[in-house]
Amino acid sequence: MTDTLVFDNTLADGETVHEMMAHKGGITYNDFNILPGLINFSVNDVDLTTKITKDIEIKCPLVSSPMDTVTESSMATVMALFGGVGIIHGNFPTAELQAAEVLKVKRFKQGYVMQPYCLKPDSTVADMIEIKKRYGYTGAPVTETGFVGSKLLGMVTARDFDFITMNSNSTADVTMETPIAQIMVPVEKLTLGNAADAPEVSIKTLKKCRLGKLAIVNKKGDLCALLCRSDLLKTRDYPLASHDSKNQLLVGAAVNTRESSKKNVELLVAAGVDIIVIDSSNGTSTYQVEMLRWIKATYPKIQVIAGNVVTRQQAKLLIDAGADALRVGMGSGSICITQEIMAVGRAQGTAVYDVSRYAKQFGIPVIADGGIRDVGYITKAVSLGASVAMMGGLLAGTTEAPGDYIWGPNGVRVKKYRGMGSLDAMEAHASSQDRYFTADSDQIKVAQGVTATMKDRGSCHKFIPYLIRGIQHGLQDIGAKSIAELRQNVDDGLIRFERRSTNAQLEGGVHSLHSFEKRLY
Ligand SMILES: NC(=O)C1=CN([C@@H]2O[C@H](COP(=O)(O)OP(=O)(O)OC[C@H]3O[C@@H](n4cnc5c(N)ncnc54)[C@H](O)[C@@H]3O)[C@@H](O)[C@H]2O)C=CC1
Ligand SMILES: O=c1[nH]c(=O)c2[nH+]cn([C@@H]3O[C@H](COP(=O)(O)O)[C@@H](O)[C@H]3O)c2[nH]1
Ligand SMILES: [K+]
Repeated sequence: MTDTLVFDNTLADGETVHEMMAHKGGITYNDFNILPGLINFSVNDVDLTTKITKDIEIKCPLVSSPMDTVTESSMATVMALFGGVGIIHGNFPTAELQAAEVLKVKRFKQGYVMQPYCLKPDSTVADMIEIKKRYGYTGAPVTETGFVGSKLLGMVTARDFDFITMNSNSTADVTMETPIAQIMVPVEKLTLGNAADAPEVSIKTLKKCRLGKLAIVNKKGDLCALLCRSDLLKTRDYPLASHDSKNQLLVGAAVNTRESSKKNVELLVAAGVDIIVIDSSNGTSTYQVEMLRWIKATYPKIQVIAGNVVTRQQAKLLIDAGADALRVGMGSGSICITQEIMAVGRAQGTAVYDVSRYAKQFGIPVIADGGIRDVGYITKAVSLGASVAMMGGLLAGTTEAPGDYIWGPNGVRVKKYRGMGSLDAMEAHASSQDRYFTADSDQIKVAQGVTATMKDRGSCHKFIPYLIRGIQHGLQDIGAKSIAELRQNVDDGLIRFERRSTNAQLEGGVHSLHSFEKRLY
């Protein structure tokens, strides 16, 4: 491509971001367009490296929200594999369970299943068939308790039961009711992997012995993990993956501002968490500032994202108190009713712009949280100064989001998605109730979110690469080769913006069609 082409800047249409934001009244992502730039590089060359906190750089500007229908270990793992970060939610029955999710991400090794579905000796063939039907696994380890972490007794694989018909009147020796203990291959006859060995050693054993699955046990004979041939065959490289200094995946977790959260922080740090998010709709409270100062004083190496904030005054308070990043957004989320119920909040475009501009002077990155409806919204958030975008709803219908799919109306497969301030989420666990219904509160609940469903979006293994590619195309259209360049040129007024009227918004969407299908990736 020729790089001698240049734009004549005396003809620049639209306005600078600063001019656009100087108009009175808050603006949202939907209120503006970015004007096209000059394409003189390939989409492959667009570099999305950015910062999520002061000290942590990642390769793509994507973060999953700490919500109990969005981020547990599966989501956090896939986010990190593709160069983003997942923030494990804080709505678990106990602090130990939250820390266990962090540990699963930290222990992730390609091909290894750290939490395999297990059976007990008295589970039946029908139970195994159910696992196969539900999750597609053709075999399972048998342990004393039926969970990983207890003594391995054997393995059952499809070969042990595949001749059984679904008819329990079968005259065969083995029926649906036969206990697994009778048909499993007992542990004495199994080739096992050793938990103390490096992954390469176990992979070699699996290949050499031509096994479908290799159970990994510790010195005591307890099951620690399962190495699966099919996963290894699928193994691909993740060149953008977010890693810590020990080459483990990066992961974050959220805590609230109650005294009891200090125990969560302690356990999360012990599990290896890299980032703590202090989760609140209004981050400027004495509770948050105290929590922030305590975490930074007790664990200086842990990066803390404080928030949420939407104004510069709020930003200053938390930056002064030691925040390593700010989470921006109040009421902009898809499930949020904060602006309606509390009458408080701010249009997200303006909030991101104002806070980012202020925080930039101190090298503090901004996480644009809420209202990311599609990939273009991520590009807009970053153009307004955010370093990364945090998504709840956009990721909620994916395979990696917690919860099972259900069939919604009209035969559409959906997953539940709910606000963390919804009654549903508040009532989920004693720990979350403690947040709302303490002795000093009046026991009257005021929900700030709704419960919803999200359409099946398939696996993040397909969806995240689509988002990354979409952002790269966006930056290419804007004429910026990297996020760094985008932000510099926006700041310098070289990248131009234009507000759009309600009619322009309609024109910019799909219109005038009899019907249409929206297939995106
Ligand atoms: N970003 C957004 O627009 C919004 C997000 N949310 C989400 O919903 C969830 C709940 O948010 P919030 O209601 O803001 O939670 P919160 O935990 O900050 O506040 C809940 C209530 O507890 C009080 N509180 C907090 N710490 C306390 C302490 N140490 N001692 C005494 N009282 C204390 C607060 O003042 C408030 O009345 C979070 O996950 C949040 O991210 C909720 C609303 C809006
Ligand atoms: O007003 C609210 N009530 C709630 O119950 C609630 N739960 C989550 N959040 C916030 O919404 C963000 C996710 O928004 P999206 O679905 O638009 O990505 C999240 O990242 C949160 O900031 C809430 N806001
Ligand atoms: K909203």
